[in-house]
Amino acid sequence: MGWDYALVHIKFTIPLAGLLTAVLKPLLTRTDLYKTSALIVIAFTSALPWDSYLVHQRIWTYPEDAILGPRFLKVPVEELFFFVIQTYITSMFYILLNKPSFHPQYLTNRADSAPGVQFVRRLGQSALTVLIAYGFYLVRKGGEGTYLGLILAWACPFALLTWTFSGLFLLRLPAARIALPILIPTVYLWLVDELALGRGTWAIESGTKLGICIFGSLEIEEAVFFLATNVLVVLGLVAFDRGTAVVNTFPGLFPEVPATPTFSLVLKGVFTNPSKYDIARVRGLRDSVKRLKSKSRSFYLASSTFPGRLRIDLVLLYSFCRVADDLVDEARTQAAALDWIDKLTKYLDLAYASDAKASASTHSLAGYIDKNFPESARSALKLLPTSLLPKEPLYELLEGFKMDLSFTQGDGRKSSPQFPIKDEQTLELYAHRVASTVGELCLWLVFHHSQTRLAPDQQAVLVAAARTMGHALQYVNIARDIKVDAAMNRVYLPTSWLKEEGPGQGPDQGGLRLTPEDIIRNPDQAGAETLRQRLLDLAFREYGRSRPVMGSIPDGDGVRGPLIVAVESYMEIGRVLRERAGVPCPKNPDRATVPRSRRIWVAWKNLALA
Ligand SMILES: CC(C)=CCC/C(C)=C/CC/C(C)=C/CC/C(C)=C/[C@@H]1[C@@H](COP(=O)(O)OP(=O)(O)O)[C@]1(C)CC/C=C(\C)CC/C=C(\C)CCC=C(C)C
Repeated sequence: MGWDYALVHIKFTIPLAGLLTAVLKPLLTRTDLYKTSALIVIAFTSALPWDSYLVHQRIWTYPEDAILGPRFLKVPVEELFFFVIQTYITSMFYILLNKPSFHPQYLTNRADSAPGVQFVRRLGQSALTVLIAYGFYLVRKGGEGTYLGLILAWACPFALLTWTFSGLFLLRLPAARIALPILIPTVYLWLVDELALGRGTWAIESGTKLGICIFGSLEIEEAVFFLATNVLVVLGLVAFDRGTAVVNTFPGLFPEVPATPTFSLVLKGVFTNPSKYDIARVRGLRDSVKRLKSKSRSFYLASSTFPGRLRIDLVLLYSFCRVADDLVDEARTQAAALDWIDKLTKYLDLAYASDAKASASTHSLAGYIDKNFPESARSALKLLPTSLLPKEPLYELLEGFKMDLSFTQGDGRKSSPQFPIKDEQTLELYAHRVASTVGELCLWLVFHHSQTRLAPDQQAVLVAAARTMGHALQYVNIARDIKVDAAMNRVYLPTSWLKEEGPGQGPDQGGLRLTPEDIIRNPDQAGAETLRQRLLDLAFREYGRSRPVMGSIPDGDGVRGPLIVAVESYMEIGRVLRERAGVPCPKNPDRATVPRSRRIWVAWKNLALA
């Protein structure tokens, strides 16, 4: 009996697994734990007979004085533990690096894939087939190539199977998110192996190996073994993610999906014929997530913490809100902007036509969208999950956009600007329309996807808190954008506050009062900063009223933490603005931003505390 092999775990594998667990714990979803457990079971059951065969054949040996003693099918317990811990470590690296991935956008089929990509998939299949054949050839031949042959003949069929099913999907994923979780643990295990073999913890018998060392005493077979097993783990995880993405993305194929899909459901997803995929929906999701990523870093990061279908629907809701806001905002004339609002209203009328007319209206809705909206906006309108959302907040959101139009009188942006935000009540009404509505809509999606059914009065309390939180976020938004808005002749600071602030710089005010025109002329002046801080105080007051209620969001479905992250990531912009107190951000002088590392910290911390 000896401790050498156990010490390899105590010194090298367990601490790394512990560190990864500590970093990832707040980010791990039930699905993450489920897929890691599934992979461990699969890795264990597939590696055990193979490893046992190697030990029986004395290709691998373990000196008795290097191991604790207990064995199963001749395999020492330390080795059995290796199957588990290696799979766990590689899975954790994969999950960590793939947290931001929005997998539905990578679903694809032959019709949707470029010929070059299909060629690479076939090339991979051919290469793996050749490696399998070569592996069997080496095993049959015996002698020095035996161990390498056994590795290839064992690992490559699994790789071929997963590559065949998931190759096109995998080729769409960002390469680093696949390569790094393979390479980092592989190189780490190579170093561990170098130490272990150097100490004689385990040995490969000399007649069955090529005798080539990659570096030090790391044999080529050991290097290939760790690389191949990590490739298998990552391919397995990719297959799982693809299966999960299929069941979450296509309600038409999978009408009811639990928040954590069962293993059999994921398998159904994996084996669903890709020709059945609704590729138009996938393309719409690609557009939506691209829009979210480019327009809101806070919500993009927050979205990655939401589970399954809820994440998809939130991304779609964001996309709709952004498209609608941009159509109105970017219209060249007020008449054109009003026209967009009319069209969006008609769109909602059609989308919410009564059930009796539903099938006819679905058809006419798509036709209406195609006829009236630009190509770039269509998928956002077609994919909005209206069946899960009440219509009132959506109509009210359009009323909010109308308020934006009252900054311009008449036709053309050149006419003198108007300032509709006269006082704090109007500001609140505006925030209510453009942001409380959004908070409420987010919450209805949460209610829909939640397994926990809330009583109507509990829902009402949460909806009220979401509306209040909408005020807070909108005030932060306005406080951040004073300069950007001024460049568009818009001042959302209440005119009554400006009056209180004085002295202004405008000649017509005689230097006594601050006016919206003064802010447009010089949004960097001290008075604007004072009012920014006043608005932030109001934002944090509303936040303070709403935030404690978030503790009562049921956490059974893993949505409380993500909702808090969404809110806190945005409020962090307000905290940055408070800290900077008017000193412009060096990276973006017009618009304060939260540095990436700080955003990640906010997300991590709030998930840990939720
Ligand atoms: C995680 C995730 C993907 C969330 C999506 C949230 C979502 C649907 C946001 C819509 C954003 C949008 C474009 C709305 C149009 C009107 C508008 C501009 C509103 C302002 C948002 C700012 O977005 P952004 O910074 O991208 O816009 P600009 O660059 O300024 O053009 C708002 C500030 C409103 C945001 C309000 C919310 C997200 C509501 C917050 C409340 C909750 C999440 C509910 C919390 C629950 C409880 C119980 C308190």
